[in-house]
Amino acid sequence: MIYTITLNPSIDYIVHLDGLEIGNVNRIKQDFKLPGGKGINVSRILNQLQVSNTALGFVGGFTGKFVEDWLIDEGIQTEFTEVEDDTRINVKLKAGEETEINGEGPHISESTANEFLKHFDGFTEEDTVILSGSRPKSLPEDYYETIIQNLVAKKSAFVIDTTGNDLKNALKYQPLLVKPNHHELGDLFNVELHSIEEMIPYGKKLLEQGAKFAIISLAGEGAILFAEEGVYHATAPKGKVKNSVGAGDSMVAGFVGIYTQTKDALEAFTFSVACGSATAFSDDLAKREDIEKLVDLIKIKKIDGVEKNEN
Ligand SMILES: Nc1ncnc2c1ncn2[C@@H]1O[C@H](COP(=O)(O)OP(=O)(O)O)[C@@H](O)[C@H]1O
Ligand SMILES: O=P(O)(O)OC[C@H]1O[C@](O)(COP(=O)(O)O)[C@@H](O)[C@@H]1O
Repeated sequence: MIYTITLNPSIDYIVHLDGLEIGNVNRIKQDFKLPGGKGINVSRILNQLQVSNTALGFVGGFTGKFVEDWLIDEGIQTEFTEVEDDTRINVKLKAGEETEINGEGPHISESTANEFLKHFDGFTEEDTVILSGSRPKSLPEDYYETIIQNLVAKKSAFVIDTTGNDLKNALKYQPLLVKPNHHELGDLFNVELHSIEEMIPYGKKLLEQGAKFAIISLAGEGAILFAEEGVYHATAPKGKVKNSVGAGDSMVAGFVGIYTQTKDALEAFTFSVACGSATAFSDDLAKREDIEKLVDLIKIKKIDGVEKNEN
């Protein structure tokens, strides 16, 4: 079974405005209230790809119920853990440029956090777990690492899509996939990266430090896949961007959904980019038919071999 974990789900409130004037009354042109949080987005795209999965994480209050009900309506299995505070609402302002205001998330007590770890008691090597998004501040700093240690003990595969130390500390446990965007890759190694050539050595480091695959996403410029066999660039199709929130999560779903079925990394990478772009071209996350239309437009080129790490 594939599981997604969203420690900090959200309602994404997407607001389109002609312009934003700070200090004035601004009128909304169009708005959308959608379930959000990285693992939840992954679950929804996996479902579009007809890959059965279960969403785990912490939800609370009327906002948490909104998220859970939406997933259940779409036919996604959920095993959320209830918390007392409301799930956060993240505001995404689209006024020419995209501005995001992401909430901190609810308080999660120590006993609830410990209770959540019991989920993994029955996991096996048949399971793949996708850990995505930020960690609410009330959870211990090593909470992701604790989850990963539980998964490694059960020989379950895992994917992690987060940032900073949580991502850095996860590499040694050999994730199946990590997917920083190019800004997050630079932040991880404390460098500024301006070109694909400059990114290649840092993408390779992700593999040397333990990841089996790494995808560096480049928004409209496509993405780079780092695999044992080499480094590949995929172009992104051209189209009208409606809402790129969740594009990165869609990539993760596309790769894992196809790779777990075919074990073909390049096919999985193709779907991954198609899923990301199809979401960028949609108001909500992509639908299956949007993804299928883009698959044949993705062009993949090998841009480098990867030298094996001798150590
Ligand atoms: N402007 C765009 N045009 C086409 N595809 C896009 C665009 N923006 C994002 N995408 C697709 O979504 C993927 C992930 O986008 P990116 O913005 O890099 O991720 P994240 O949301 O994690 O920051 C890209 O690799 C690409 O396939
Ligand atoms: O957990 P974080 O890092 O605050 O991110 C949560 C936000 O990221 C999203 O999952 C979108 O992520 P991406 O655009 O990176 O795919 C939103 O749905 C959500 O509001």
